[in-house]
Amino acid sequence: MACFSVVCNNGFLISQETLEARGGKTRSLARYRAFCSSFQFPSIGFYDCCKSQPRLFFNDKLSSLTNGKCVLRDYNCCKSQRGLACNNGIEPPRSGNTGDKQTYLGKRENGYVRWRKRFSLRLRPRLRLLSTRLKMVSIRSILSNISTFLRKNIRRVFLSTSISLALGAFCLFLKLSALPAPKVVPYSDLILSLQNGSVSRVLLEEGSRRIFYNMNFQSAENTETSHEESLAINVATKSGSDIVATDDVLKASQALDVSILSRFPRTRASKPEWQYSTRKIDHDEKFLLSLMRERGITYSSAPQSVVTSIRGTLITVISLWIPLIPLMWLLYRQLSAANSPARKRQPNAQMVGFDDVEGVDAAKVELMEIVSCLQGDVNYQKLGAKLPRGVLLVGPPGTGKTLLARAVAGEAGVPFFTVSASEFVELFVGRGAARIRDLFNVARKCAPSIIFIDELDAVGGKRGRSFNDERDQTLNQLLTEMDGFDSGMKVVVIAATNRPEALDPALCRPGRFSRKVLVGEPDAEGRKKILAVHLRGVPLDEDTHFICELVASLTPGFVGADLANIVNEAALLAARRGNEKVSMEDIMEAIERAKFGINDKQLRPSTLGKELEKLFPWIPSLVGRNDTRQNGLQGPLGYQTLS
Ligand SMILES: Nc1ncnc2c1ncn2[C@@H]1O[C@H](COP(=O)(O)OP(=O)(O)OP(=O)(O)O)[C@@H](O)[C@H]1O
Repeated sequence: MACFSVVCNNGFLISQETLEARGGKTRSLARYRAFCSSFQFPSIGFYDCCKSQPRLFFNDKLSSLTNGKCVLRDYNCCKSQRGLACNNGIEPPRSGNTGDKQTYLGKRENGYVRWRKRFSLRLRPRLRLLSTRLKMVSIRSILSNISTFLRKNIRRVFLSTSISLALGAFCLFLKLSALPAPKVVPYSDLILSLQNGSVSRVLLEEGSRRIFYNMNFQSAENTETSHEESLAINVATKSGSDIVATDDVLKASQALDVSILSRFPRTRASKPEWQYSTRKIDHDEKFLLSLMRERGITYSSAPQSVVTSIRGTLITVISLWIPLIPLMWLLYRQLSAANSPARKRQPNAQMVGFDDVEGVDAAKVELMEIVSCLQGDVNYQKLGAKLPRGVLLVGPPGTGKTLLARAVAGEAGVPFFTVSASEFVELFVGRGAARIRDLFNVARKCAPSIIFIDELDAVGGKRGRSFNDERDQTLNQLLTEMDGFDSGMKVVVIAATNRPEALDPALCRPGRFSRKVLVGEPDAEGRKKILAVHLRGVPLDEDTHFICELVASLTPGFVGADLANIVNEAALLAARRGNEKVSMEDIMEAIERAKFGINDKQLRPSTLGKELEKLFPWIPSLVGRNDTRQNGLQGPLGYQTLS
């Protein structure tokens, strides 16, 4: 008897197993494989440590043993031949319940060592795992992934790269064009400095309120001191003293607010052309000019430098565009969605055929004729006939109009473009018309082809009834496109609507939707056939024919969608009860639900029961049998609703 352990290559013990024979080992390995794959260890290897050559049992996808993620190891063997196992690159299992030597030693370890073992970061196995993963990564696959991504998203990549480049260039320009800025000071400082006569030059910028000025002193050290001095002088002057003594100056400078002083530059790493700048006060120009003239200060005016004005313009433009970007994005999405051509359905993708549509035989015949014409089976041109340009399927909801159109596409084997008319209703005037144009252009290119417009009344309503100009334009475009086919063009437009009376008369005139096909409610025979279609893949307790007949007789006025829903509901109820097959009880309950809703319990026994009683004489006995139930929730057949 040998004991085997499964050890992942990160050193964790997954499980261990006692195996009796080689056959048992194989079974166990299969289990391990499932176990490992559930832990996302896709491959498992088997080492027989007693042999010099490790033996690999599977995995099919495992190319080499060294890439194996998990190793099944002969535990007993490892215990006795630890050295050999380690030479083979196999780590001993970490678990304590294996009873191996390590665990035994572990019991004798002091608390600190045990604590360290438990809370250690297990760096070694992690690093090993990382290196294994890195080995699996190949540069070629990364490059091919990148190239595939680039090929698929070339437009997006180009757009984002150009935006990033533009932003980068803009930032670089800002950086390069940034001049050493002058110190911004209050206007009063300028006046004080002018009164002291410490200002050497003044520049008034044209077209703005900015004033630049330089002080008399040149050296960096002097700048601060002189300014403090000048301010101190002013303070002293303000206090009424005419003699400016050094002591006064010092006192005054101490009295000066530190914050005022801190406004002035302490260092002059990069010397700006103008030391100070301030903003002009309105209606004070006269005073300023007279002061400067009085003190004999050089002053001039100059326009803004070109770089500064470009910089300013760029900053303004970008800051204006930033809030507009989301709006532009929305607009772009709208326009691009509007430009996308209708979904083109390949004939093979249509799994619906005329066999799947029942109970609407007249409509089927009409449409089958068109399919034959499109396929060229009927030579209608020989007699000078033209292919109808449009077929309008009219009928109550759920009678199978859409299904019929899909069947036409499936049978005709020509490109099929399906679109819902509401997709043409656009926010922007003219977009709906453009979409119609695109759709018909694509269909013409793929001729012979079929266009199916579902819920035509969404755009085909009578014109001039509302102020919706966009909808009228869309309809006009549809009318024009339908006129625009030349007689030889094999493009057929099939449309479906529940409200033919709401359509614009121009749409229904001959030459457009000249053929109107009524897809009405199916009769009992039709319902039976529809049920047979939907019960095709459903396992039933009873005979299908019998069920179809029974359900068809119980569901007058039901359309195809209702019948499909009954079958589906019955299957769901059977699944809820845990049954393997759908029973008559499930079907009856599904009919009840369809007729009266899930919570309408009072109506059921009186109405449906009576109907059943009339149709099938043996049913009352069932009702009687189940009437013994006290809860009052039973159906006519005695089944209980699950609601
Ligand atoms: N004649 C039919 N034969 C088989 N199944 C049908 C039939 N009529 C309807 N069904 C079932 O009902 C579902 C809905 O039908 P469909 O969408 O074609 O109805 P519709 O007439 O286009 O309804 P609406 O006018 O509301 O769009 C179909 O997917 C199909 O499962």
